[in-house]
Amino acid sequence: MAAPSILFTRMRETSPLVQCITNYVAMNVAANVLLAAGASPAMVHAEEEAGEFAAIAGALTVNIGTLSPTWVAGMKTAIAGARAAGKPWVLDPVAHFATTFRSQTVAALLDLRPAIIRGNASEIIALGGGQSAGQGVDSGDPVSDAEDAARQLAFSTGAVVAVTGAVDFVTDGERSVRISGGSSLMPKVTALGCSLTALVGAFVAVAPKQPFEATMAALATFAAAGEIAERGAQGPGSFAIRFLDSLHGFRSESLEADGRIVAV
Ligand SMILES: Nc1ncnc2c1ncn2[C@@H]1O[C@H](COP(=O)(O)OP(=O)(O)OP(=O)(O)O)[C@@H](O)[C@H]1O
Ligand SMILES: Cc1ncsc1CCO
Ligand SMILES: [Mg+2]
Repeated sequence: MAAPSILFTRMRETSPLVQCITNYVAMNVAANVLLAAGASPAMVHAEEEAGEFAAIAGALTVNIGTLSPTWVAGMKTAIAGARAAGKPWVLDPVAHFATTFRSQTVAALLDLRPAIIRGNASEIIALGGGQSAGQGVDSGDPVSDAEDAARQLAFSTGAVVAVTGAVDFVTDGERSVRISGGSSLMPKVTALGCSLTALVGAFVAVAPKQPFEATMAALATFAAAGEIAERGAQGPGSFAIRFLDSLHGFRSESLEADGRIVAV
């Protein structure tokens, strides 16, 4: 099993090209997060080019945050391109339970076999058919309530499933870990979850046969960088700036802090 620090170093040294189809809120945030971490983001979503681009990118990430029919067409074309080229793709089902358009879109995207699904607890509970307390893009549920749904979703889809929150949970249906760290200021900064999904893409681009390890490494990177950023932050604004700086100056050794990743 590749250690998170080894994957981080590989990601930074190779600077993988990651195609991110993400929402209008997250596009700038996620691109800056990937650059600070050492990856190379490209926000490419038009149907006319998304499939062609997916073949040259190391991985594709698809986030439904600000959905429209033309974006759905671009997503499907990009996924087809990624699959044809043997590249992994990551799904972020933002608030998929909120409207019929979103839930139908996510059902169609799930049929296209994402390698990894990353969502907050409310999103993962609802994907498993459960009743979540989420209202919109923010979670209303603790991660612990989503762990069974995550395992079932991993079984039924074959994807690695990541649930994020105060303590993150990652499962491939058989192996599961909890990852602790981060900051309570993280959910007060918009699009950090969307940006994490993009970073998962960067890690799986350098470890396409190890989606479980790649997901763990990306989440552990956010957990460690979030802790560093919180020191001295006065609120969400200064935290957001410190978080980018802390990703930029990040040293992979801090990923192996005692107790950060615990198998369950
Ligand atoms: N209370 C918390 N304490 C520590 N870290 C947290 C907390 N809540 C969220 N995080 C971290 O914030 C990051 C984003 O996760 P979150 O679950 O907030 O995503 P999200 O709801 O999809 O976000 P968004 O939709 O705004 O992009 C993850 O790294 C997660 O571990
Ligand atoms: C606020 C918001 N609205 C749609 S997507 C998004 C970014 C966080 O998911
Ligand atoms: Mg989200």
